[in-house]
Amino acid sequence: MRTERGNGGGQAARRDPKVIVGAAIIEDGRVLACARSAPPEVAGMWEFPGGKVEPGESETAALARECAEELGVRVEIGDRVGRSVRMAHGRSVLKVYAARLLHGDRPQALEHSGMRWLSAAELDTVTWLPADAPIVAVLRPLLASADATPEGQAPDR
Ligand SMILES: Nc1nc2c([nH]c(=O)n2[C@H]2C[C@H](O)[C@@H](COP(=O)(O)OP(=O)(O)OP(=O)(O)O)O2)c(=O)[nH]1
Repeated sequence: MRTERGNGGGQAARRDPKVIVGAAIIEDGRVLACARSAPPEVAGMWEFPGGKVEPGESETAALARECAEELGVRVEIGDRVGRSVRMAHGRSVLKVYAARLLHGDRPQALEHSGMRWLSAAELDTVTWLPADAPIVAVLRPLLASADATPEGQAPDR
Protein backbone atom coordinates (compact mmCIF):
# COMPACT_ATOMS: atom_id res chain seq x y z
CA MET A 1 0.00 0.00 0.00
CA ARG A 2 1.27 3.45 -0.74
CA THR A 3 0.58 5.03 2.60
CA GLU A 4 2.64 7.02 5.06
CA ARG A 5 2.42 4.43 7.81
CA GLY A 6 6.03 3.27 7.84
CA ASN A 7 5.30 1.31 11.00
CA GLY A 8 8.03 -1.21 10.88
CA GLY A 9 7.95 -2.77 7.45
CA GLY A 10 11.60 -2.06 7.00
CA GLN A 11 11.52 -0.09 3.76
CA ALA A 12 11.08 3.64 3.70
CA ALA A 13 9.01 4.55 0.69
CA ARG A 14 10.73 7.27 -1.31
CA ARG A 15 8.21 10.03 -0.77
CA ASP A 16 7.17 9.11 2.75
CA PRO A 17 7.93 11.71 5.39
CA LYS A 18 10.59 10.90 7.93
CA VAL A 19 8.96 9.59 11.10
CA ILE A 20 9.89 11.06 14.48
CA VAL A 21 8.57 9.12 17.44
CA GLY A 22 8.07 10.49 20.93
CA ALA A 23 7.30 8.71 24.20
CA ALA A 24 4.72 10.13 26.58
CA ILE A 25 6.04 8.32 29.64
CA ILE A 26 3.28 8.46 32.21
CA GLU A 27 3.53 7.65 35.88
CA ASP A 28 1.10 8.55 38.68
CA GLY A 29 -0.81 11.04 36.55
CA ARG A 30 2.32 12.83 35.35
CA VAL A 31 4.14 12.82 32.04
CA LEU A 32 7.89 13.13 31.60
CA ALA A 33 8.88 16.26 29.68
CA CYS A 34 12.47 16.79 28.54
CA ALA A 35 14.25 20.03 27.64
CA ARG A 36 16.27 19.97 24.41
CA SER A 37 19.92 20.84 24.71
CA ALA A 38 20.42 21.42 20.96
CA PRO A 39 20.31 22.82 18.33
CA PRO A 40 20.43 26.44 19.55
CA GLU A 41 17.14 27.41 17.85
CA VAL A 42 15.20 24.99 20.04
CA ALA A 43 17.50 24.52 23.03
CA GLY A 44 15.50 24.94 26.21
CA MET A 45 12.22 24.00 24.58
CA TRP A 46 10.44 20.91 25.86
CA GLU A 47 9.60 17.67 24.08
CA PHE A 48 8.80 14.02 24.53
CA PRO A 49 11.92 11.85 24.57
CA GLY A 50 12.37 10.14 21.21
CA GLY A 51 13.84 10.74 17.80
CA LYS A 52 14.01 9.56 14.23
CA VAL A 53 12.97 6.06 13.23
CA GLU A 54 15.93 4.48 11.47
CA PRO A 55 15.51 2.61 8.18
CA GLY A 56 14.24 -0.90 8.84
CA GLU A 57 13.30 -0.10 12.42
CA SER A 58 9.76 -0.30 13.81
CA GLU A 59 8.33 2.75 15.56
CA THR A 60 8.16 0.92 18.89
CA ALA A 61 11.73 -0.35 18.54
CA ALA A 62 12.88 3.18 17.78
CA LEU A 63 11.15 4.46 20.89
CA ALA A 64 12.68 1.77 23.07
CA ARG A 65 16.12 2.58 21.63
CA GLU A 66 15.71 6.33 22.10
CA CYS A 67 14.47 5.95 25.68
CA ALA A 68 17.51 3.79 26.47
CA GLU A 69 19.90 6.25 24.79
CA GLU A 70 18.39 9.45 26.12
CA LEU A 71 17.13 8.38 29.54
CA GLY A 72 18.80 5.08 30.33
CA VAL A 73 15.45 3.36 30.88
CA ARG A 74 13.48 0.38 29.62
CA VAL A 75 9.91 1.15 28.59
CA GLU A 76 6.74 -0.61 27.50
CA ILE A 77 5.12 1.19 24.60
CA GLY A 78 1.33 1.60 24.68
CA ASP A 79 -1.29 3.36 22.59
CA ARG A 80 -0.80 6.33 20.29
CA VAL A 81 -1.51 9.69 21.87
CA GLY A 82 -3.12 12.20 19.55
CA ARG A 83 -2.70 12.42 15.82
CA SER A 84 0.29 12.42 13.52
CA VAL A 85 1.65 15.96 13.30
CA ARG A 86 3.27 17.09 10.06
CA MET A 87 6.46 19.08 10.51
CA ALA A 88 9.17 20.66 8.39
CA HIS A 89 6.81 21.48 5.52
CA GLY A 90 5.56 17.89 5.44
CA ARG A 91 8.99 16.32 5.23
CA SER A 92 8.63 14.72 8.65
CA VAL A 93 5.84 13.58 10.90
CA LEU A 94 5.69 13.34 14.69
CA LYS A 95 3.96 10.35 16.28
CA VAL A 96 3.69 10.08 20.06
CA TYR A 97 2.98 6.90 21.98
CA ALA A 98 2.09 6.42 25.64
CA ALA A 99 4.77 4.53 27.53
CA ARG A 100 5.51 3.29 31.01
CA LEU A 101 8.76 2.60 32.79
CA LEU A 102 9.74 -1.01 33.35
CA HIS A 103 11.66 -2.81 36.10
CA GLY A 104 11.78 0.22 38.39
CA ASP A 105 14.07 2.11 36.00
CA ARG A 106 14.41 5.83 36.75
CA PRO A 107 15.08 8.29 33.90
CA GLN A 108 18.27 10.31 33.77
CA ALA A 109 18.76 13.31 31.48
CA LEU A 110 21.65 11.79 29.51
CA GLU A 111 21.12 14.03 26.47
CA HIS A 112 18.62 16.65 27.64
CA SER A 113 19.32 19.77 29.67
CA GLY A 114 16.42 19.12 32.02
CA MET A 115 13.56 16.80 32.90
CA ARG A 116 10.26 17.35 34.67
CA TRP A 117 7.30 15.20 35.59
CA LEU A 118 4.25 17.32 34.74
CA SER A 119 0.67 16.87 35.94
CA ALA A 120 -2.25 17.97 33.77
CA ALA A 121 -2.27 21.32 35.58
CA GLU A 122 1.46 21.78 34.98
CA LEU A 123 1.56 20.99 31.25
CA ASP A 124 1.53 24.66 30.33
CA THR A 125 4.37 25.59 32.66
CA VAL A 126 6.96 24.66 30.02
CA THR A 127 7.38 25.82 26.42
CA TRP A 128 6.77 22.79 24.22
CA LEU A 129 8.11 22.48 20.69
CA PRO A 130 5.35 23.83 18.44
CA ALA A 131 4.52 20.45 16.86
CA ASP A 132 3.75 19.03 20.30
CA ALA A 133 0.81 21.35 21.01
CA PRO A 134 -1.92 19.04 19.65
CA ILE A 135 -0.42 16.08 21.49
CA VAL A 136 -0.27 17.98 24.76
CA ALA A 137 -3.91 18.97 24.31
CA VAL A 138 -4.92 15.30 24.04
CA LEU A 139 -2.70 14.34 26.95
CA ARG A 140 -4.23 16.84 29.37
CA PRO A 141 -7.53 15.00 30.00
CA LEU A 142 -5.73 11.64 30.06
CA LEU A 143 -3.45 12.85 32.84
CA ALA A 144 -6.28 14.55 34.68
CA SER A 145 -8.27 11.32 34.85
CA ALA A 146 -5.20 9.29 35.87
CA ASP A 147 -4.48 11.84 38.60
CA ALA A 148 -7.93 11.29 40.08
CA THR A 149 -7.13 7.65 40.92
CA PRO A 150 -6.09 6.82 44.48
CA GLU A 151 -2.58 5.99 43.21
CA GLY A 152 -2.29 9.53 41.86
CA GLN A 153 -2.88 11.11 45.23
CA ALA A 154 -0.39 11.69 47.97
CA PRO A 155 -0.90 9.40 50.97
CA ASP A 156 -2.70 11.06 53.86
CA ARG A 157 -0.55 9.90 56.69
N1 LIG B 1 12.07 13.59 20.17
C1 LIG B 1 11.22 14.54 19.83
N2 LIG B 1 11.44 15.32 18.74
C2 LIG B 1 10.53 16.27 18.46
C3 LIG B 1 9.37 16.46 19.25
N3 LIG B 1 8.65 17.48 18.74
C4 LIG B 1 9.34 17.94 17.66
O1 LIG B 1 9.02 18.88 16.93
N4 LIG B 1 10.47 17.19 17.49
C5 LIG B 1 11.46 17.43 16.44
C6 LIG B 1 12.75 18.00 16.95
C7 LIG B 1 13.74 17.49 15.94
O2 LIG B 1 13.73 18.36 14.83
C8 LIG B 1 13.15 16.16 15.53
C9 LIG B 1 13.78 15.01 16.27
O3 LIG B 1 15.08 14.92 15.89
P1 LIG B 1 16.25 14.48 16.85
O4 LIG B 1 17.46 15.19 16.42
O5 LIG B 1 15.85 14.59 18.28
O6 LIG B 1 16.32 12.95 16.47
P2 LIG B 1 17.40 11.90 16.90
O7 LIG B 1 17.34 11.70 18.38
O8 LIG B 1 17.13 10.72 16.04
O9 LIG B 1 18.76 12.62 16.64
P3 LIG B 1 19.93 12.50 15.60
O10 LIG B 1 19.91 11.14 15.01
O11 LIG B 1 19.66 13.59 14.61
O12 LIG B 1 21.10 12.79 16.45
O13 LIG B 1 11.77 16.21 15.81
C10 LIG B 1 9.15 15.63 20.40
O14 LIG B 1 8.19 15.74 21.16
N5 LIG B 1 10.11 14.69 20.63
